Parts: sequence; structure tokens; C-alpha cells
Amino acid sequence: MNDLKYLKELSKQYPNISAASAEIINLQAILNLPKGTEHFVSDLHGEYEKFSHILRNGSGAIRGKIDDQFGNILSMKEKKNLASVIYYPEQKMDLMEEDLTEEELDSWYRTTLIRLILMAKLAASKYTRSKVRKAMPPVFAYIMEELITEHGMLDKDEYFDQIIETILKTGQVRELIAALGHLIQRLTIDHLHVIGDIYDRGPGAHRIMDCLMDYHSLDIQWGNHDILWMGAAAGHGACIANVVRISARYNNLDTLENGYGINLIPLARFALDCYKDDQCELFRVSGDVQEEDVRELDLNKKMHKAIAVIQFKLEGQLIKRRPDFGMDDRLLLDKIDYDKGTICIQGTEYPLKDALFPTIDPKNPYQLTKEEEYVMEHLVTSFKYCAHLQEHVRFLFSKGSMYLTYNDMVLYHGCVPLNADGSFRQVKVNGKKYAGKALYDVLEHHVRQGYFEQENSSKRKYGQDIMWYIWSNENSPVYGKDKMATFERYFVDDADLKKETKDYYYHLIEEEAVLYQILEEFDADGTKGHVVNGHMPVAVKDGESPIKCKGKLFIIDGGFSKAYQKKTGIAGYTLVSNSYGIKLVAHEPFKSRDVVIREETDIHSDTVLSKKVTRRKRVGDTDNGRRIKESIKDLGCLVTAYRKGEISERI
Ligand SMILES: O=P(O)(O)OC[C@H]1O[C@](O)(COP(=O)(O)O)[C@@H](O)[C@@H]1O
Ligand SMILES: [Mn+2]
Repeated sequence: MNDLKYLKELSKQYPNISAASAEIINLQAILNLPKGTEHFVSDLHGEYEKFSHILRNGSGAIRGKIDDQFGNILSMKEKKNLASVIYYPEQKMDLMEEDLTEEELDSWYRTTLIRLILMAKLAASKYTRSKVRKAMPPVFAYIMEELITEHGMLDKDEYFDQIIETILKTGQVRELIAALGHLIQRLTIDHLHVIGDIYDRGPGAHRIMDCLMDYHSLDIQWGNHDILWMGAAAGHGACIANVVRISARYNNLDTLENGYGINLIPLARFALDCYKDDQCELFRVSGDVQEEDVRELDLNKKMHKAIAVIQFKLEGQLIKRRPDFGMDDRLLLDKIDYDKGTICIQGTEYPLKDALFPTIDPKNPYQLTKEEEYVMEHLVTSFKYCAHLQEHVRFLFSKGSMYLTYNDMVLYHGCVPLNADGSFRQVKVNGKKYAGKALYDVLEHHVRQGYFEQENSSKRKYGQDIMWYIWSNENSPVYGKDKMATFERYFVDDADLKKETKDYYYHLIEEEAVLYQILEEFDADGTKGHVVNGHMPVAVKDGESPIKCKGKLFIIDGGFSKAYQKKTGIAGYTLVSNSYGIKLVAHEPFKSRDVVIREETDIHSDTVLSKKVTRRKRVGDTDNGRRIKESIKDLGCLVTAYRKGEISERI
């Protein structure tokens, strides 16, 4: 579009000099506001309650704001009470109503309301009025704005008190307190980055997705587990088998059924029949489970083994039809001596811990039996036609990508595959070689085709196989290990065989030159930029640090996943970037939402690192600021065009 054509388009929105000038003034004002707070989380792994808590408390930021606002004016007890109202307003009010007399309650409501107004005023001070208004529920927007702006103005005190009285009298106080709590939460985090692995292990991934779909501003970088689910939603057998196997392993089959309505009856029937006399001991649930219902767990083990065997078969078929994936070393079922119960890997024979494979034909080990095929047909249909899952996966596609560069931060879940010397590793995809950012781009292209291309088209099929490749291939930037040793981890008692070796990336990220190279490759500033990734649990208790290369890179997988807390020793990291700098916050285990609300114990969060900037960052210093400056320039050109008569003004 040439300039004049573009300006004419723009003139539809700003039809005269005053409209365009007013917008220039607005935008200029926004440029000078402090930059909004960004939060970075990763590896949520289905831990809904904990994730939701961290969103509610802004990784400790709300406690900080309470201190800023009330300093020594309030006691610790009062501050804790206020914090829990902000995090869980409805539930906390229920409890207060139970615990207090009518008179006490009235006074509690009154003081809480005023404290919340002060907090909302503080939280809103960084934003334009219009942005704050948009964050309010429409029914209360007017009154909330009055309260926030008028309180503290000397001549308006009476006016303010009158409003409060009326709110109390009309019985709207509960609703207003809840609305203020949510407003404060919302204004505390301006934008959320989810650096992958929302799914698997914990029971609440579908609830996290519901919560993200409601969230005001976010982006997602897909993790290997998310891509596995995206492949499953596209109807890919091997991805589905993995998803179901992991759900069984973590005792989450119920959530698969209840959360997404996936029909597991054909699998259950088949497993009970086929593995009737098999204890399936290797397929016990991972982690501590209360063995309350032994029968259920028994069924779980059988289903777990049944789907694991199906998975190995389907993966074998895939590896054979895609020799370009270079995964022949993962073909293991044909290395088993079914009579002896051993497996021969790279010339060495190992005994199998379980050699009962009633569905495997040694001559054709990768073929599904008729019954297994029937199970898979049902699962594929169930995944493909599950409306709730499809809605979530479409959301992952619309808000997500393989990587993102945002305000000089490069975000991706896993790594950038490197050679031993730190150079980008060339990887062949669909016959051509790619490295660095280009590798990410080509893989994302295929992932999208795997879901959106036409049914039965070769592009769709290849794209789906690529989703599985991204899940577990040694050259997948989202996986970043030499193999996924699932078979060995179940069946062979040999530490070396079970070992998954990390990409060179993880050994080279202390090198400044390597980080510089990555940042520049992904269009960030090599000197000022940062990389944030998740995926590798940081073993804090063994002295490992999430801060690499003097703070140029952060690995923020601290183990939201309960199953991994033994390894990491903490319960997750969040990174916070606000107008003052970057903070890395470590979280200690979260008991439960009920405990937090009743006992007012927040999860303890520690600031591990705080990188302060010399000058407070403003919107003008961000990517969004850059876009706003461009708009200001365009609007300036439009004003000139009006003045020169090149475009006529309209009233
Ligand atoms: O501990 P689990 O749940 O059995 O999973 C182990 C498997 O998960 C992986 O770590 C991948 O999952 P992550 O992306 O969460 O690391 C594999 O490398 C490994 O084989
Ligand atoms: Mn991962």
C-alpha cells in the first residue's frame, strides 16, 4: 500500500485533525507510563491450584504492594488477612461470615473495603484510566472508578463516605469486595508468558487451560508435553497412546475421563481381559498414592501396561515409515528374545523385568492385534471429537508458538540444538537442513499443518508425525535429550541404558558467546537481552542455580510438578519483569488452597535474584512502545496530509 492510500485508510478512524491529534496525545502519554509487569512461568504440569495461587498473589508482588501501602500502619495479622481477601475474596468472605458476629462483620467489611480501595488505587497507578476501566466488571466500573480516584481528596471525603454507606446499605459489599480483589490481581500482572508444559503429571491441566482462556493477556511457548497433546487432539495414534500412558502412570485416568470426557471403557475392557492374570507390577502409579481403592489401582496397572505396549508398537511403525527421523535405535520390540525374556541392545543382552507380552507376535512385533486396533479406533475418535479438548488446543495454536522474542527476552521451552563447539546444529527436516531459528520455524510450520491441513492429506500426516518427533527426538529443540528412554525405564534394570543425555546446549549456556549468538539469532539484543527456558528441573537442593551466564539466561523449571519436587527441592520458579528490573522468585511447596484461605499462610516465596535497572523502564522502552511510536509517526503524517489538503477532513 502506498503512503497516501495507507493514510486514507487511517483517516477512516481519525477523520480530522483534532481526532488524530487527540490520539497522538493519548499515545504519547502511554509511552511515559511505567512498563507493565510481565510474569513468566513454565512446567505447570497440571498443578492447577498452585498455578492459580501464584497468579492470584502475583508471585509475592501483592504482599509487596500491601507493605508499600500500609507499611507499619497494619499489623502482620491484618496484612495477611487483607492478602487472603485479595487472593480468594469469595471464599475468604464466606469464612469471615462464619467466624464473626454481625457487628464484627460489619466493621470488617467497612475496613476491608477501604483497604482494598487503597490497594486498587496503588495497583492502578501504572495504567491509563481507560485501561483500568476496561479491567473492571461493567456493572461496577463507574462506582469503582469514583472510589479509586476520589478517595484521599480532601474536599471529597464526605462524598466518598456516602458512597461506602450506600454500598453497605444496599447489600452490594460482597460483590464489590470480590470485584476489587480480582481487579487488584489483574492489575498486578499485566502480561503472562507460559513457557510450556502445561500438560501431564498433575491432575488439572484442563483447568489451567480454562483459566488461561479467561486470562486478559498472555502468550504460550509450547512444551514437549503440550505438543504431545496437540498431536493427540489431531488424532495421532502414537501421541494419543503416550498421553493415555502418562495419565495412567500418574493415576489421572479419571481426569482424562471427567475433565475431557475421553471414553476409556474399550481400553479398560481390553486390559482386564488381555492382562487378566498379569499383575503388571512394573506399571504401578508413579509417586506416593494412597492405595485406598486397590481394585481401581489394579485396573489402572493393567490399562497402563496395555497402552504402553500399544505405544511402543505405534512408535515402531512410525519410526519405520519415517526413516528420515533417524530413530532406528529406538526400535526395540524386534530386539527382544520372547522365549528367553531378554533384549539385545548394541550387542549386549539384558534381562527384561517383565517379559509377558501376550499381544506381541515376535515375527511381527509392531503390529497391533485386532483388539488393540479396536481400542485405538475408539481412542482416536474420542480425542478428535472431544469439544473441550479441541477448544483448548485451538487456543494453544492461537496464543502459542514454538518460541517468542518479547522485549529483548527470547522465550522457548527446551533449547537450541548445538554442536560441541557451540555452533547451531544442522538438522534435516523433510529433506532440507535447518539450524537455530530456522529449525524452530520449519517445525512450527509442520505442527500447524498437522492440525489444520485437510484430513488424510500427506501434509497433515507428516505434520502429526513431526509433533511426535518434537516430543522425543534428539534433534527436537523442545526435547533436547539424546533419546526418550521410556521402554528402558520400564523394562530394563540398567542405569546406563535408562540415561537420557542432555543436548550440548545445557553444558554451554554458561558461555557468553553462545548466549550472544542465540539472542542475536532470535532477533534480541545480544548484549542486553535474556533467554528464558523451562523443561529441565533445576536441582536447587544440590546447589544448582536457575541463573546461568551471570543472569543472561534463566531456567525456570523449579518443579511445579509435585513428582519433581524431590529432585528440585523447591516448588517452582516464576520470573517477574517490571519497570524496576527482573526478579526471580522461588516458591516453596503449597499445601492447599483451603489451608491458604483458612490459615492465611501464603506460599513462601523468596526473591533469588533482583536485577535493578538504573532508570525505571517505561512503555516507550518496550516492543509495544516501539509500535506506539510508529503509530504516532503515522498519525503525524495524517495530520500533515490534512493540513496540506491531500486528504479532506470530515466532521
Ligand atoms: O518422570 P516421568 O514422568 O516418568 O517422565 C520421564 C520422562 O519425561 C521426560 O523427562 C520428558 O518430560 P519433561 O519435558 O517434563 O522433562 C523424558 O525425558 C523422560 O523419559
Ligand atoms: Mn518439557
